[in-house]
Amino acid sequence: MESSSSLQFFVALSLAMGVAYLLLVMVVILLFSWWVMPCLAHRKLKANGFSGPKPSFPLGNLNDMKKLKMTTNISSSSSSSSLIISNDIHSTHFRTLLAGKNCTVRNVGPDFRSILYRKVFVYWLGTEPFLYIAEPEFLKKMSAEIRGKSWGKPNVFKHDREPMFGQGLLMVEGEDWVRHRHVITPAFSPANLKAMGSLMVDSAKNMLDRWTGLINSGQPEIDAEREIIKDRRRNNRQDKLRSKLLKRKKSARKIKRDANHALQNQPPRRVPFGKFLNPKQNLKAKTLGKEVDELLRSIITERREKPRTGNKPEQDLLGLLLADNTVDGRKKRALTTKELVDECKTFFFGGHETTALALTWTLLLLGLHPEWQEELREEIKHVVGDGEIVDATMLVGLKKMEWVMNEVLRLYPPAPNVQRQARQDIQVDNLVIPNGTNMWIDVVSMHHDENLWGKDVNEFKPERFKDNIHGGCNHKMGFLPFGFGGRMCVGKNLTNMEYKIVLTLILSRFSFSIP
Ligand code: HEM
Repeated sequence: MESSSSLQFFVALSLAMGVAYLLLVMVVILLFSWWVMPCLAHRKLKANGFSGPKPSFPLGNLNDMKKLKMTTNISSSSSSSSLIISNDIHSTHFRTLLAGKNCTVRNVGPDFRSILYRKVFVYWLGTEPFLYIAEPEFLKKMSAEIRGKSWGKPNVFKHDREPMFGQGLLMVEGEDWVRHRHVITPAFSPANLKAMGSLMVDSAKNMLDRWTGLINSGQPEIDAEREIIKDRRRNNRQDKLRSKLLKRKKSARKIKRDANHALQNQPPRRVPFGKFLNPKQNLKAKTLGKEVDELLRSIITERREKPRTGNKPEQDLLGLLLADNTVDGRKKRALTTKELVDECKTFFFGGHETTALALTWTLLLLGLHPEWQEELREEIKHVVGDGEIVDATMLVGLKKMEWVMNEVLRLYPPAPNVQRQARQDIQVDNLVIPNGTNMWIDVVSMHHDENLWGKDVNEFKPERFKDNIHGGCNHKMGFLPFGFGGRMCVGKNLTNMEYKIVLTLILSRFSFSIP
């Protein structure tokens, strides 16, 4: 009797000790990843001359940034239209975060003494320090020696972005990035893009037919953002041959819409237990990510199995990727089905939304500037004729449209920042960005910097791109709508073509203003 109760005691004691040990290990791990590691990273940055606003645990500078956003919202609600027309979308963010702050800077070369802490500084997203960069010369020197494959993407974002981009080109690093980029780049060659032109024209015409229908039925106002970004459904149900495909496209759009919402509204993981703050949203993001994977996998498998007509691949992106994936019957640097799924997701989330946003902002700005609508209509008449695009090569002649696109991408860059993580120590003059440093390159700030663009920086002036591909910016790296270096956007030419096709068709059929 006595020996069985002492046995029970020992079992309970060892269980309790086991649990206590596990808890202790967990606490040590958490302390290490939320406190010790970030503090070490911060100390290294400080030792190398970088500093910034004081963070608090566990939110870092998130609270300061939230307060700034609230101030922005209040001022926008009191005079919303003037805020939009001013195009000054940067004035309240980081500039205010640093207003009136002073600091002593050590180890700084003469080049960067004046900009450190104003345009290059450390701030904290939760428990993660980031080096904020809004200075093109610093960026140029920092990236001069780094090749595309040697750049990292912040580990801290990888988990959040997995459902959207998987291990697609945007996220992948090292030799894998080289392999992906080699397979993908040819799909975006001018010859292949040209073949995609008719698909784009058909798709845009379907959308515009719907707009015509809406206007003819007495609805003169169209929510352009909704139409272009969220709800581009084609209304051709009579076409029985296409109805099966359409059904699937509809479900793809629905999944995409829901997924965008769920994935972009995930709770922040940069604060301790952030991922547990909204478990429902987390689960939804995961489920939708899986749904998108399955949908794409089924499309890829079907395409792989479908015999090609006349040995020619289908002329859309996936067709081209599948074709480039096999060379002379042998698989050369082939992407696996999982990798293809991830690439399709990357195009799906990274490619569509960005181009659609650029078009939406363009409609807003052209609505505010009818004189530019007229300029572009004249150019279209001259270059394309009645607006019926029969050959995508015609689009090269639409120079003014290109100025407008660049000016829109400058004022409202759809990719407002670019993130990096150093995978080696990076020397910038006599400063060192330590290996492992997260970097946040603020594209919006550089695009709205009066020192780089002049006093009229916030005005819509497409003519600034007339004789200058950098729009007269003082520095070549001050205009970065498509990123920089080896990791520059692979879809740049596709966007250029799609933008011109859609805008040409819109301007040929409609004139518009802001209600
Ligand atoms: C207005 C339209 C677009 C904008 C503003 C834009 C912007 C960007 C930016 C800034 C980057 C660099 C990201 C970084 O360095 O971390 C990038 C990369 C990328 N973009 Fe785009 N993009 C656009 C359209 C597209 C389209 C249409 C596609 C494909 C269908 C696409 C696919 C990609 C991919 C795959 C990468 C990763 C490239 C690499 O890391 O090698 N983008 N884009």
